[in-house]
Amino acid sequence: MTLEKNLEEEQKVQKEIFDAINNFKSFCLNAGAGSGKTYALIESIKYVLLNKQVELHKNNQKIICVTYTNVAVNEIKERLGNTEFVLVSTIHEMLWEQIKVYQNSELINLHKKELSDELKNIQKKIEEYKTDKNLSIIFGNNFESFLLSTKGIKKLFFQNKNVKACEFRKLFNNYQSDYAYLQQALKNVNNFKELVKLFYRKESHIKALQRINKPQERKKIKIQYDNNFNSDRLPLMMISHDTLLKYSYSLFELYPMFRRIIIDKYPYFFIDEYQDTNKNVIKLVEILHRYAADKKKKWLVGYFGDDKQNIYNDGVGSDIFTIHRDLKKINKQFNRRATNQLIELINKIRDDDIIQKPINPECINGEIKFFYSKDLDNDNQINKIQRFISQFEASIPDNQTIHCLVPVNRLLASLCDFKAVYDSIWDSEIMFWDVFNSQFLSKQHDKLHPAVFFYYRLVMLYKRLKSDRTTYYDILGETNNNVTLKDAKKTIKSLVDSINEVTNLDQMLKGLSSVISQKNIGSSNSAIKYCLNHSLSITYSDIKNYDTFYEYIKDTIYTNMFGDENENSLIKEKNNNMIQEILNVNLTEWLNWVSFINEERDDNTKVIYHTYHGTKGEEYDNVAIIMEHDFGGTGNGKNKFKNYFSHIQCSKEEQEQKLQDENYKKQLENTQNLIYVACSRAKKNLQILYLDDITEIKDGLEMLFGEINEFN
Ligand SMILES: Nc1ncnc2c1ncn2[C@@H]1O[C@H](COP(=O)(O)OP(=O)(O)OP(=O)(O)O)[C@@H](O)[C@H]1O
Repeated sequence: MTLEKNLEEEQKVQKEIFDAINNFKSFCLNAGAGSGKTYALIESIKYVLLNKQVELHKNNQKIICVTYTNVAVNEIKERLGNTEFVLVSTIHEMLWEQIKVYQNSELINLHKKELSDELKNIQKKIEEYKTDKNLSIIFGNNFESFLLSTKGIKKLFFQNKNVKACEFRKLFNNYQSDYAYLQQALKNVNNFKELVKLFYRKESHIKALQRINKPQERKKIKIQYDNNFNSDRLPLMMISHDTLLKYSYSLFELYPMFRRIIIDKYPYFFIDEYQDTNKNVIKLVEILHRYAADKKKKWLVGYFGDDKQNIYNDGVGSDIFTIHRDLKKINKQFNRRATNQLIELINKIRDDDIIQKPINPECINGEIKFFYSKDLDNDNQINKIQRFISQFEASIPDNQTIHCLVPVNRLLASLCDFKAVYDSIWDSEIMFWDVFNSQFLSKQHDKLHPAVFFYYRLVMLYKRLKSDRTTYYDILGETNNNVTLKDAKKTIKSLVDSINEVTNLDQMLKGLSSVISQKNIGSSNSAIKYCLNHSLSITYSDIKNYDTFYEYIKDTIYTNMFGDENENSLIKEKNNNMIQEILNVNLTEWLNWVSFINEERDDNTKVIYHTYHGTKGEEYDNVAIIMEHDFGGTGNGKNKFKNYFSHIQCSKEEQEQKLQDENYKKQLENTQNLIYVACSRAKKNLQILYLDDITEIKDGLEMLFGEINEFN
């Protein structure tokens, strides 16, 4: 096959897509890495713009293009150029744009149901305490007086939520003479606190529901989607990412009007990287498709992706074809990205009926090298990785960069100089290994653990306050002219001054706390209020229950990290010590971590480190991959790579037998996809360093990588 012939063949696939577009036939382009799916997506949009723009204009319609990250959104916008006929957006933003205007009935009704469901959960938990040997006394005759006393101590309660049991009991001294039963109820302080918290939560949910039920109040309510906060705050009428998907799905399912509006307004609906799209979204799109077919409307959805690149647990992967049937399947068989050697390798890894061919058969100047080293000492590993990278560097031109994929977060943290941040978060045990790389290291904020995201925002606030390139908007957000320039300037100056000398987050919070006191926040339009809201999603009224901003923040952090669960005082103390350790980490390390998340790097960086997941959709000339038996350390990460290479060296019969186990199969596919994504990022040179004893998996490794060499 010659390049010309291949280009012709490739054109035929693009034509197949154009034909589907012309006939409003929904399709799914499922093709291998580097086959040009994103390219085909852009071509498809350009095609519609070229041929259907007049019609779109006439009908006041647009094309929708949904992608996975904001980075991808910007890239596609850039590649498309300026056009008013395409809405490029992440799925969350797109859905929110569509549903947010339906505040008054549809959205608020769903929210009401969500609040009621949550209220039932809370009530159920309260009921469970009715049989508790100490707390049962509260229910019955004492109930009213108990509720009264909890209301009276709300502020004190939150201030003292984490103090030792004996201190906590003292809060009730004023009440105990009147209410003798409290002595009994306070025998187990932790259970008592848990119950009181449930009452507070119940109260806030009831109040929120009452507001919704009062017509006058209801008019003023606005449900908000806060993409800066990774968990719901229902009583505050705020929802987060997953609830947004849930609400959207319900709205589309319940109300034909939503389906009709989308279908009429956006006759072309394109989704990139479909494999990692949440199942609820695919279900929602399927409803649209069915509705359009029933009503004989001209509408289509085009999915672009690769089921073998599904690397997130909530992504639909190959299940798309069972959720969304009646899609025309289209394949692109040529690889546009990589050299022949690399294409051969990635074909072997994916091991399915998609066997890519190089678009240019003469593109053979690539190189794959595989090294192993069985030394397990951690420091040695860092040293070895650095030597391996230097050796790789020596083999490529001076002006080129190496992109190094690191599977172990601990190593990555050392290589990028934020090991202390990593260690302190790791020690707090707030997340498991298998989610650590997304919840601690993801560039997508919505994937970060809520507590980690809160730290991120604190550090970003520090960074912004310290930078002379920061604008007032960066710190205060949209103030609708409620803050005078003079006030903004004065406030920001005092905030900046308060953190001038600080070296860790603890000092920073204390500094800010000295400025953010009640007397400074008297007027309703105070700049500080805007700053708190914009930079940290904090509503000032929430702070009022606390003596200082510092105490409030520590409590927020505690809840974000360890939840409201009932814990004994020893655990509480341990948790508080963990938080203190995190707050004591030097800000330089925090800033390195933030730079990693934000992908900030200077132009002459020679080596850029990534997590495997973080390279999705990217391509680089030179890729270094660090591997070891584990991906992470415990749970599903344990022996993840070793199991995979052991599997592929087994006989076909043995493989089939092992794959009968659903969990084994799921894990194996996930590993296969991860290795596929990693290796397919390379355009020219790929070097792998395996940092473990490979004796037992040598055959599997050789099957994929050919010659393997010891690194020394
Ligand atoms: N028809 C084409 N003409 C010229 N360049 C192309 C064409 N198709 C793809 N490319 C180039 O090939 C490379 C791979 O394309 P693209 O990133 O679209 O692949 P992909 O299938 O989306 O990859 P992945 O699955 O890894 O995300 C890119 O550099 C792209 O610009």
